[in-house]
Amino acid sequence: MALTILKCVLKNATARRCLYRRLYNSSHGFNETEAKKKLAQCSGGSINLCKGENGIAELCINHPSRKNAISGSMMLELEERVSDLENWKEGKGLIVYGAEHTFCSGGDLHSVKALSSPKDGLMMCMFMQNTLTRLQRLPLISVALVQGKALGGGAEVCTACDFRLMTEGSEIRFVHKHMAIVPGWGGASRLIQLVGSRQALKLLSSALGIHPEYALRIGLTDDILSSAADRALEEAKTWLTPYTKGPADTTRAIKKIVASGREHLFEDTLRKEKDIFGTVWGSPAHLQALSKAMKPN
Ligand SMILES: CCCC(=O)SCCNC(=O)CCNC(=O)[C@H](O)C(C)(C)COP(=O)(O)OP(=O)(O)OC[C@H]1O[C@@H](n2cnc3c(N)ncnc32)[C@H](O)[C@@H]1OP(=O)(O)O
Repeated sequence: MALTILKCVLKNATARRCLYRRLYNSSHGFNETEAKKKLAQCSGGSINLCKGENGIAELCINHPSRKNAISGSMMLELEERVSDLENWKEGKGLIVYGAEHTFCSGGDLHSVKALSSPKDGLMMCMFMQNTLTRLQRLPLISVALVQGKALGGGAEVCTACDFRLMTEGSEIRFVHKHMAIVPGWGGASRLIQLVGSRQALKLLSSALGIHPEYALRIGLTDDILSSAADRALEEAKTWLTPYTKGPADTTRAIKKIVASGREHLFEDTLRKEKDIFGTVWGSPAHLQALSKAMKPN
């Protein structure tokens, strides 16, 4: 009995480690402590998290005086909020949005300037890829609510969510080319997965503004929201509801399978699907649903 419990604990710990493992660590020349020290020197703005009792969390990119540009200290806060969400067992959904009805103008140009050496740039790139990959792997169904503009790094952040919802008049734009750079927070790889390599090449090489109708056509947005600016967050929550309805364990297991499928080879995915299936099959929620389904009419 004790051995079975130990095996179960180890299995869950391994599954958690795989899900939340860092893409870059010291073996890739990444020193997280040094990175954090450096990023902390570029301050301004905040990343605010509000976890709802309904299992839906709201993550706000908050730096309105700079159109929600992401400073070094906000990169640190984003990592802390993602850690918090990784440990939130009741969570089912996440909405990422920008303060004052605009998503994010990208990296804070003041921070970008302070980190403009190749060494610092790579350090920031690895830090943000680690964080956004962990955000994408969260066992929560995530939505980026794009109001106003999502530019540069802001466009990259919205690709790390499972879904994107754009409000009328909003715009996603990979402006990197204008800064003579390419995406480095994982946005190019994710864009290719989302829209295919041909469209990604067009969008990155033209730095074209992507308006909601175009985004819908190429599959970059999942819907266009029509409510007034101050009602959009509510509309996004309503949009998310059908996908997060029901027990948290079930929603989380579904998201884990999809997250794993995005990243692993198909055979690995099948094995992973089997492992995750084993965590929900026979659970109290499953048995309750089963007995409900079998009740005679
Ligand atoms: C590191 C990853 C790659 C990157 O993300 S590099 C950064 C890419 N982003 C950009 O180049 C966006 C630059 N900003 C803009 O194009 C425009 O400001 C934007 C967002 C279209 C808004 O235009 P407007 O509505 O006309 O407002 P505005 O220009 O007067 O801006 C208001 C204040 O916000 C500031 N701001 C906007 N984006 C910023 C940024 N990314 N970093 C730092 N500060 C930024 C802007 O300088 C202005 O400040 P101030 O009021 O003049 O003191």
